[in-house]
Amino acid sequence: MTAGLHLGRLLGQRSMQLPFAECFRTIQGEGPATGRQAVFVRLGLCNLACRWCDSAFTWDASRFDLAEEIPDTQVAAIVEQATSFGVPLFVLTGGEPLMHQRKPAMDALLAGLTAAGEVHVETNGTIPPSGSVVELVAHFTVSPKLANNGADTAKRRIRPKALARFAEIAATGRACFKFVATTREDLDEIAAVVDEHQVPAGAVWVMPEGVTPEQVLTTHRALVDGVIARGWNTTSRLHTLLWGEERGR
Ligand SMILES: Nc1nc2[nH]cc(C(=O)O)c2c(=O)[nH]1
Ligand code: SF4
Ligand SMILES: [Mg+2]
Repeated sequence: MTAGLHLGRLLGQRSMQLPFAECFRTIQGEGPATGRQAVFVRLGLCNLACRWCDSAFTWDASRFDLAEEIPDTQVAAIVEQATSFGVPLFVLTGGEPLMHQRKPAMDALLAGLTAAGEVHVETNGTIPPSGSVVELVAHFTVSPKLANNGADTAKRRIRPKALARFAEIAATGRACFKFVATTREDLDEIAAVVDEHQVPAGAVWVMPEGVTPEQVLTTHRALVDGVIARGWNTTSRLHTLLWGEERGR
């Protein structure tokens, strides 16, 4: 059997499926890669339940029909869709994409995408990345959730082992820490997390919370001086400024 045939058969197996929400071409709206052309690949399920989550359709079974929102989908079909745009940057997001990292389907997805470009992962920082994920992923955007998540206990949101691992990766330049802040008090909470887990200041990115351009800008203006004073970085949420809550953007 040729390698191609073998791979084809493997990719056709049911175990080669992932809960898949959507794939779209846009520009990265947050963090250090803001403004870059990217293809977003959004997987289903999350281990947190942020009250302001803008992609609750990927995990909230009480409000959405998950069988419809995140159908189990062959990895080969996801890779085909994602690579069809010809854009060499893939942002794997969710939900919490690392919930799937122990599945062979995840390795297959990362292998398929890295063959066509760079892969970035957006994660909530609660799950330490596996060796093969660290090998295949070019950049992690780690977004630990603060008390403003409004739903999960600190113990669920802040996982010291996972954060320590991501802080190590950040020290090599392959991860940044992105925090969504609502108030100036949130900046003190961010400072505590960052100090405790030894995240380099240069790897910290703060973004204003908000689902409308007006909210994003008002919150950003209230936060920006505190961000500068602490030596951190900041971006707006470009996709919210441009498209509000529109899906697939
Ligand atoms: N344009 C755009 N940029 C983003 N950065 C992070 C996103 C996310 O939902 O994880 C996102 C998103 O949904 N759209
Ligand atoms: S961790 Fe991310 S995907 Fe999960 S509920 Fe919070 S904002 Fe939504
Ligand atoms: Mg989003």
